[in-house]
Amino acid sequence: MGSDAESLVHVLLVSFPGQGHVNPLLRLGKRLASKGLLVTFTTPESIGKQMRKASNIGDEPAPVGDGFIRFEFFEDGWDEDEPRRQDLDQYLPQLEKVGKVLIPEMIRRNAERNRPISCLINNPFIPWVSDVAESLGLPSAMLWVQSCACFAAYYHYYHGLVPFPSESAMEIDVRLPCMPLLKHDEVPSFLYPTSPYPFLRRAILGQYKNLDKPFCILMDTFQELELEIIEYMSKICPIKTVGPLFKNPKVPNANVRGDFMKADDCVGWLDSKPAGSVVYVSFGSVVYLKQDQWDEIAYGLLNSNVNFLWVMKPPHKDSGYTVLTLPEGFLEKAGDKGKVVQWSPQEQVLAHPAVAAFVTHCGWNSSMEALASGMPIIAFPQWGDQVTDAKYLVDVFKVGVRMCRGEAEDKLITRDVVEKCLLEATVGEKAAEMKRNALKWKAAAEAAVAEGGSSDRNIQAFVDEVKRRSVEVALAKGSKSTVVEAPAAAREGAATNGKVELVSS
Ligand SMILES: O=c1c(-c2ccc(O)cc2)coc2cc(O[C@@H]3O[C@H](CO)[C@@H](O)[C@H](O)[C@H]3O)cc(O)c12
Ligand SMILES: O=c1ccn([C@@H]2O[C@H](COP(=O)(O)OP(=O)(O)O)[C@@H](O)[C@H]2O)c(=O)[nH]1
Repeated sequence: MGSDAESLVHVLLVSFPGQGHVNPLLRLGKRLASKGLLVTFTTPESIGKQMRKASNIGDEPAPVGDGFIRFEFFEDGWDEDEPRRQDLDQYLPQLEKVGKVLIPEMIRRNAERNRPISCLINNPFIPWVSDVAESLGLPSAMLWVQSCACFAAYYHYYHGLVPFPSESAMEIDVRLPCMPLLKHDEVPSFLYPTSPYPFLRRAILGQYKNLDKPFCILMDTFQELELEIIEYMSKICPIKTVGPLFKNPKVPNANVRGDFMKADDCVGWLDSKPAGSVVYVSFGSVVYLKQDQWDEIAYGLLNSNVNFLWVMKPPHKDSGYTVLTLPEGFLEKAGDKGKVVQWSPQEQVLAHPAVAAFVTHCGWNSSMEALASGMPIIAFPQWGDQVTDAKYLVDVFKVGVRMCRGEAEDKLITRDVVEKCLLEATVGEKAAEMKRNALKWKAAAEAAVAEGGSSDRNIQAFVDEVKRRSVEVALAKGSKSTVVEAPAAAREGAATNGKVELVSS
């Protein structure tokens, strides 16, 4: 590694191996690197292998702005085709067991190679990363990858601060401070007593046990988007909003990507379509619909006569989902009006002028990407935070129409409803109003990440704090020699190039 990278303050990002977790943490990594840090990104090798195959991740640190980003993966201790990986109740304890050994080893190895790590950052589902940091005397931070509203909902549930739906009172509405009233089915659905995913409830709430350990909770949202709840929760937790992370004004660095699958080429096809004529349909990386629902969406698309780009990702072989099929003759009937792909370059698709609206499951990444791209949405939430995100997108941010209320409703959304929603979001006054609102959020998002904007200031403050703490860490460890950038005040008086060499005996 070049000596340039070695002289930088080094942070280690540890990600849970899910697409919706890797994307925001990697984007944060790029942002931190662009501000002059050396960033190492790690996640289990099973996903590392897919990432290397899908994107061009090299062995050398990639320069990003003033810093660098590099990758190191770790073995999760299971065979390549171990089916237990699909069961989080088994996989999360396994990750914790091996991670608590391998992450400290990775940290030691890096110190030996003259790039000591000064801070660990994790995302939800792997809260033990802050225990590792604590045991090594290192500071840690956490990147929350959902909305602040959901963070607040889980927080109030975990601490029993307000009543939530329970077996004895299933259909109660939930009133949380600084938030609109949430109907029972607008609360993050893992919290329903009847949720079929209790393991995801345990996974997400696991972070709250350890919430006092990270010195900072970074969030992929922005102040102006969730103003009141961010202000409220900031009084309780050390929150810093840094989103939308995928908008990096200074360093696009498109070649460092974390896709698990290579995106199919669809931009050429979009280029051939008139402006505002295509509906983009994608349910993210983990949601799978039932075959009868898939058929209704297919006919809704055909009947509405819109152009469409539809993502149909193959399910994981051990997931228990059967491969969805399209109705007979569907592709022929659609002709050049429709394109079906396995995985899309979503950021590019949402930024494309041909795209008019986005049928989405309302995962938080997709929601933020849509908002920041000025893209109206058609909400098709299924579970978890998606149902809460849909409520906000439709009723609070006013950029979307609602196509369903979530999986718990157990209702087939018919082709007529699909068609009606597609048209509502693409033609007429309602569509125009949603587009105007979406463009307002796009501008607000751009302002938040632009130099001096709320998220940019928070990122800068975080980087400064990491640098400050790295000096303390180096002193406490009595390390050989650590070069750090001096805080601005010290820099002014120092006749150096902004670097101070700390040598402790
Ligand atoms: O990858 C997973 C796995 C998983 C299981 C086995 C395994 O070996 C590896 C991974 C399980 O649940 C998930 C749930 C998720 O919810 C998604 O999480 C996002 C970020 O929290 C939200 O924004 C979205 O709305 C929500 O759909 C996202 C995910 O990426 C996953
Ligand atoms: O065809 C696709 C579908 C999704 N994504 C990306 O995958 C992530 C999905 O995250 P989200 O929180 O929306 O949903 P999850 O997959 O976690 O349910 C987002 O960053 C999308 O841009 C993509 O690049 N191509």
